[in-house]
Amino acid sequence: MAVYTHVEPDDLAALVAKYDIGTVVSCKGIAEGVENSNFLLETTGGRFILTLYEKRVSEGDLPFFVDLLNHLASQSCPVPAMIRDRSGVAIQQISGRAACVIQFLPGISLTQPTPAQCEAAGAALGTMHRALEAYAGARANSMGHDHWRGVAEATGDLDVVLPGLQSIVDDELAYLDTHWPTDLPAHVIHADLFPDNVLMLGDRVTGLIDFYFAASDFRAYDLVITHASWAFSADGKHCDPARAGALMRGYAREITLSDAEVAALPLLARGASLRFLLTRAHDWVHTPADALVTRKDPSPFLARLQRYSAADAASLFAAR
Ligand SMILES: Nc1ncnc2c1ncn2[C@@H]1O[C@H](COP(=O)(O)OP(=O)(O)O)[C@@H](O)[C@H]1O
Ligand SMILES: N[C@@H](CCOP(=O)(O)O)C(=O)O
Repeated sequence: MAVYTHVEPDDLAALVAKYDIGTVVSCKGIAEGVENSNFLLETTGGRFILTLYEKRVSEGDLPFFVDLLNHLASQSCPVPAMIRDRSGVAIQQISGRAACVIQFLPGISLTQPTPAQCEAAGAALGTMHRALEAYAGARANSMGHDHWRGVAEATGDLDVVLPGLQSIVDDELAYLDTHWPTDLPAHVIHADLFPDNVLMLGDRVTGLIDFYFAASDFRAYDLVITHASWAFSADGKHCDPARAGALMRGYAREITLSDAEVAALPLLARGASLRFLLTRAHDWVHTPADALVTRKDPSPFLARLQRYSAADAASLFAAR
């Protein structure tokens, strides 16, 4: 469960009183998620998400996220609105944290998506990318390629997490430093479109959520993050050709990748695997013992890194 910070009932009542959403009926911590503290807030006016922003979300970035979600909603992307209070303020303070009241969207996040659901997710990603091509906002990617070495160093001895991991990461960082592309099509991307950040009803995408890693980066990097998180077995050892092919087919309905992007996909996917391997390893070591959060296992992203490094990795990105 991701609840790092607790909310006192009086503070919550005072916060809700700023809005035209009625009065508090209940407020329960949400089991999913790892980054922020999330609560399902029921009021006499309906159901909302209350998010308190924790370590990896800087308060200074919140206006960017509010603007980004407004932009995507205006382009008919299924994203939740950050609700404004009676004074027009969306970013609040509670329990010593910046916080937002967010529109609740219907749908369920999947753990075992089918090929049809992967196709829908790929198409939703492509639609979102089209909506972002001309978006004027920008944010440096604080979890981008330039920052991975820093995450590795902040973790400490990686061999404590998985035996042998330190030298694998050192070699991979050196390889990616030499080969990382510089001139692929870029705009603001989601950068964390895992299945738990997509709400679906059947084969229909009803919500794209959790934009707190959204930043300016290569659109093909966003695609490989989605590929890595939707198309593999839970242990990360097997890429399912049906799911991967469907995801790529859905995306290709909306976006035609350049030859340079297609050629870069395996390398970008190695980077994406390393990024999540490192942040999971960091959290494995540094998550406070009293946090109500389930730490995520780093090892499935080491397995993905190895799969994407194989000589035939380009075949994993064929649209089928
Ligand atoms: N707008 C929303 N509508 C419905 N459920 C949501 C919404 N935002 C978050 N949730 C629920 O809360 C969970 C955690 O939210 P998320 O933003 O992914 O947290 P974190 O940033 O901590 O990873 C999601 O998996 C989903 O179940
Ligand atoms: N998706 C990342 C961690 C970020 O968690 P999220 O719940 O905000 O998506 C991972 O799985 O490592």
